[in-house]
Amino acid sequence: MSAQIIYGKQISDSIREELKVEAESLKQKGVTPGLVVIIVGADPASQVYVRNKAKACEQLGYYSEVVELPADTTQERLLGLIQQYNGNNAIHGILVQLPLPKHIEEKTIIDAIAVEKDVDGFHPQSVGNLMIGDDALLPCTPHGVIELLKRTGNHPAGKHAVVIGRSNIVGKPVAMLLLHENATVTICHSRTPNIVELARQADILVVGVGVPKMVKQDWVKPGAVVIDVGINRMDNGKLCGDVDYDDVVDVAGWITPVPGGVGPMTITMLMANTLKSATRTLR
Ligand SMILES: Nc1nc(=O)c2c([nH]1)NC[C@@H]1CN(c3ccc(C(=O)N[C@@H](CCC(=O)O)C(=O)O)cc3)C=[N+]21
Repeated sequence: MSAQIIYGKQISDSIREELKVEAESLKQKGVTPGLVVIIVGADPASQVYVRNKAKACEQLGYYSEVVELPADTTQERLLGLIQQYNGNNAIHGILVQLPLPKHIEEKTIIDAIAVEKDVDGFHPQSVGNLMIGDDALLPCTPHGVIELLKRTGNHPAGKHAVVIGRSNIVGKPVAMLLLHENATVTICHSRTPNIVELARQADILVVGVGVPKMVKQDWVKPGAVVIDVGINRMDNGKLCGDVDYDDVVDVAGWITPVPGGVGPMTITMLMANTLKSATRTLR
């Protein structure tokens, strides 16, 4: 028996169709969703992501701007630009591509983004809203994970979800969203002694650690849903996840591939947040 594959790309495409329709009706009301993506320095991987985000905007009929700044841009200059976009009514989402060059303090930059335009969901107030369960702009990758589960009929309610990894952008928020969906949640990390044993108890296993192919067959309960958030570039240039796909595919009930799993959902949830932010300006 082999796992059912969760085709994130397909699910992502169908969500984009929905968003396109909603964006169209918002435009009829006089508001065109607008996103600005700001990138500092010329990291080739980052440039690919930024281009994909701009492409998604174009596909959905959004307005978008891409600002490419040199690597030696000062923090003051970047802060000034964010202030400018905070006050720009054509822009409903501001994304500053991370990581930033070392001389710029990430926290200072994220804090400067207007909460209502924080489409990454990284601002401390967005994080607080998520924790409380208020209607927040949700962080894109964790939100994408929840959508993948729901849209494949794998509703988290009543399930034991085990999250491996505790980062601010994946592990912690995805655990909180799973909790809001009424899962029982266990968070494991590098200092968890019995990590394999805990992983094997999961009905839903979400992995985001940045260690290529860490999760093997013996980590997975037969029939479990395995969501791989890892995107690691190998020496041969190929992408691979934090889950050893070929090893786990025979035991899992469901599994996300890398690429084509969680990745495309991240950009789609960014589009959803931008639309949500734009819609809120009507009220
Ligand atoms: N402020 C900020 N927000 C981000 O959301 C953010 C960021 N900074 N910095 C970089 C990471 C990375 N990221 C990805 C988005 C989509 C794919 C994606 O679509 N991946 C495809 C493959 C793409 C390829 O072939 O390279 C897939 O997994 O199928 C990957 C990675 C967003 N990030």
